[in-house]
Amino acid sequence: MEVENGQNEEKQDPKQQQDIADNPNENVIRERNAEIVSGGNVFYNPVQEFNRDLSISVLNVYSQILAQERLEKEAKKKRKQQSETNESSPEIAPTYEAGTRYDDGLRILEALAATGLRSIRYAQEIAGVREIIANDLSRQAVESIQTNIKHNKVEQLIQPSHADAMTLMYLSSVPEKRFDVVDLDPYGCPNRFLDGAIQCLNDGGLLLVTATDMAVLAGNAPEACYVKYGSVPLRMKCCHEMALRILLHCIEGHANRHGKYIEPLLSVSVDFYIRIFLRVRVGQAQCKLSMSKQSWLFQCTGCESFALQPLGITKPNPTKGNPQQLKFGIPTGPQVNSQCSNCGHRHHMGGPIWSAPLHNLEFVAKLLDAVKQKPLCDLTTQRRIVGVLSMVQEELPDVPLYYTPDKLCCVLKLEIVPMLKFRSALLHSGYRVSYSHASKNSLKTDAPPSVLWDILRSWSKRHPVRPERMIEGTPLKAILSQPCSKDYEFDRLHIDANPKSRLQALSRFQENPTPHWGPGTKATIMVGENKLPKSFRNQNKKQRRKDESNDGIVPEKEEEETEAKQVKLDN
Ligand SMILES: C[S@@+](CC[C@H](N)C(=O)[O-])C[C@H]1O[C@@H](n2cnc3c(N)ncnc32)[C@H](O)[C@@H]1O
Ligand SMILES: [Zn+2]
Repeated sequence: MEVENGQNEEKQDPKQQQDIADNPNENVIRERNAEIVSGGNVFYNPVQEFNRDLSISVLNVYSQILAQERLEKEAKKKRKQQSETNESSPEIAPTYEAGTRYDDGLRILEALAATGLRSIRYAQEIAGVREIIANDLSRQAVESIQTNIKHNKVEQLIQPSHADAMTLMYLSSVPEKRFDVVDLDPYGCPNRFLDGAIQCLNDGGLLLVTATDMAVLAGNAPEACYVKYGSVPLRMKCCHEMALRILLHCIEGHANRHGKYIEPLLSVSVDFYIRIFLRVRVGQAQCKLSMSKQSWLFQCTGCESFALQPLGITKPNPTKGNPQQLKFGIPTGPQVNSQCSNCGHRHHMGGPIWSAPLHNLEFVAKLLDAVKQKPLCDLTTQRRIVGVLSMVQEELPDVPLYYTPDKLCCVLKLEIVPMLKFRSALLHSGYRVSYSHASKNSLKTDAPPSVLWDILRSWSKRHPVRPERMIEGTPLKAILSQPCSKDYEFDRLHIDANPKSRLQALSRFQENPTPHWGPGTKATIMVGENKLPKSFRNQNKKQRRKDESNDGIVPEKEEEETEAKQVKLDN
């Protein structure tokens, strides 16, 4: 491992330096106060500004929480040492300023830093930082990081590092070298970095992970997903939420191997990627609960109804010494019959997936509050952050995955039930509903699939299916041949049918912002509003391939990325 100190200007391509000097406004990427002047062929994706803005918001809130927790721990320790009579006053966490170094601040590792833009923005915009290590395996990237650190005058906070991320993280797993925060933002799949990241985090440390290999996570290649993430995905309309749950399952497995467990703070599916923010904690006892946080997934091959079956269950088993004591067991199953009770078809089985909550709602509330105030309210993508977090807050926390009315109606060849009517029918019948932030058309509900089909049978009375569609052996025939139990109320709008985020028309979903929008092929050559010339574009592509092959990494296939966009657009 080589952690380089100081600047290394000589290694910068002299022609590039000349270009920048001749034309200071050319090839400069600006994001908030950060300026990237590297001029190198290093990865930059402007579409990820939302990702960086959201991460900065999360890290600011996390920094406050950690400071408060440390203070309380100290105070508790002191109180123990002091006599009862000598009560100490309650302590308030210090106020930090962004851009200043604090000895008790966060130690952050950006393991795959490319131009260093993210680290520079972290240095400029996160209050309470001790040190940021901006690491990359590509020499060219590190040279670019060094130039950009100097240009942005953040040398006091960022240390460039030229190393393989895995080696760096393993060497940082000794207590005195551990980090409070590790950010993994790789091309494609993050799996190879997870084990090292888990080991080099302090107890309660924050892990930020991006995955862009959505085609694999969304079920296009189950065999590849199993190899990478240890989980079998199914092709479902809720593929984006399933992707989050597969990645969480994978990270929890890595954590458990080291006597640790995860606590997801926020898990979002955005554009063409997913991003997860979670705390990693130490605790053998808590690890025993992991089995009951994962589930197998059954999906009917006919009507696509799904059911989850937890790998484990817990029951209270209070003892004298521990009233909270639990007993662990294995549930009986399977949750579904060999043939679907709705349409008679057989099932696919997938998973395991993470079936515990995706977010910590207390944290999300703090975050939402913070992004509405200075300085975070000035972030370029603040409106979208508020929109996404508001939807996240409204999601049913205990209902994994979702249906979409268009798919359900498509199975029965019915006119699509408008969302508000569908939601009203469910709510009037006593079920809970919500959207998922991951899809505009999502219908998350605690109603069993049999009720959803019953609602559609009721709907089919007013919008009958053409008789020639009633073909023997189809899910349509099987479902519509059953009697409808009651008339559902579609037309009386339920007061909760239209959630706040929708009523307030918050910016919840992004339209394609650029012509070549995606995980980092053509979009990477956008500089500000302008596209770079073709020569730069080709050079950039070649360099990416070279960097990836130099790193001994099997490059994510271009097709996978294109498919990922397709998956997003299809939904
Ligand atoms: C998607 S880019 C990172 C983008 C950056 N985080 C940002 O926000 O702009 C991925 C980077 O990972 C680097 N990389 C790939 N494999 C690596 C490894 N094993 N160790 C360190 N860096 C690696 C590549 O050189 C590339 O610069
Ligand atoms: Zn079925």
